[in-house]
Amino acid sequence: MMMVKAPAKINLSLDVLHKRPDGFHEVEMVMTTVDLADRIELKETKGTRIRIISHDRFVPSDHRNLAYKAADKLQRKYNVKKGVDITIHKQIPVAAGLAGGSSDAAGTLKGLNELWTLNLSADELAEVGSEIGSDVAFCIYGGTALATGRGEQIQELPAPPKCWVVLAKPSIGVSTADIYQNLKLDQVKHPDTAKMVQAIEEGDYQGVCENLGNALESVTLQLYPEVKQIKDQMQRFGADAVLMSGSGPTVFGLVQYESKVHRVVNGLRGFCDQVFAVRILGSRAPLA
Ligand SMILES: C[C@](O)(CO)[C@H](O)COP(=O)(O)OP(=O)(O)OC[C@H]1O[C@@H](n2ccc(N)nc2=O)[C@H](O)[C@@H]1O
Ligand SMILES: Nc1ncnc2c1ncn2[C@@H]1O[C@H](COP(=O)(O)OP(=O)(O)OP(=O)(O)O)[C@@H](O)[C@H]1O
Repeated sequence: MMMVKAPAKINLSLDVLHKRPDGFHEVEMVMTTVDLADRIELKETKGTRIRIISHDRFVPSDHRNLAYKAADKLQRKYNVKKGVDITIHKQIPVAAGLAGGSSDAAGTLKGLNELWTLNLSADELAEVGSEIGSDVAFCIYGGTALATGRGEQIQELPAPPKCWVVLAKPSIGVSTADIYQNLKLDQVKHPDTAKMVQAIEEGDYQGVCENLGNALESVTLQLYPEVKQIKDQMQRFGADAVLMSGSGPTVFGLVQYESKVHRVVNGLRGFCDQVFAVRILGSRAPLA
């Protein structure tokens, strides 16, 4: 038996450059993991069956689950004659812009690499992962990174300056494909990725706050006005800077001083479904 932690991510910046012939968009994203995590339990079984066990009604327990896809890919690619029961203890809100499913897939790949003694490197696991979803490669490494391509090309960055992150998720789920489909490339407000990278490299908290930006935000805000309300509310209650993560609808606020965190959290309760106060994990964790 084996336990793996699968942390959520936020996008400190997300730029969309153009649409590619394969239908995906070329992106430039600065991503970082936070200490809100799903727990994944992997139990080896006789036979070759892969089974997903989850008590969250929004999480599919069949081949649509990204953790299932991860196990299936690994089993086929490396001709593994073993089965596994995958129990997902869900903490990360689903369809939230926090890469919950992608992180479960990455955690499953890392865990099975051990359980099935495959001895694959992180780069090899990331390559398998990138066939499952654009965020899976990043989730293999965790920490902080600049992600390019369709999100699967990862360059490690140093840990951002320490701070609190307040996450607020309204009671709607958002489909990433929908948001990309509604994006009008000629109207995109591009964040300055280079400045965000520089702020992180210099440990400049103010610079990180000033350069938060997400090209998908205005699309989601237009479709779901409640996201804008949460942004305004978070700002009003004293977050240093506020942005939507990924394709949304989760909004995050950066807060430098612990003394201010409770005020922001309390200001949001009642306004939205789920509120969390977490820390940025900063650097990469070991493989498994
Ligand atoms: C919004 C982000 O979460 C930011 O981290 C990611 O870009 C999305 O990552 P993801 O959920 O792993 O996305 P995927 O499962 O790979 O793709 C879902 C859908 O989003 C669109 N998509 C995704 C990534 C990308 N670079 N361009 C796209 O156009 C495609 O329509 C795709 O069919
Ligand atoms: N292990 C999983 N956990 C949650 N959702 C999953 C999982 N596997 C598949 N899904 C499906 O994927 C959809 C998107 O869920 P997920 O939580 O990964 O979105 P997300 O946080 O927006 O991801 P991203 O930020 O990578 O776009 C869900 O609606 C669900 O049907």
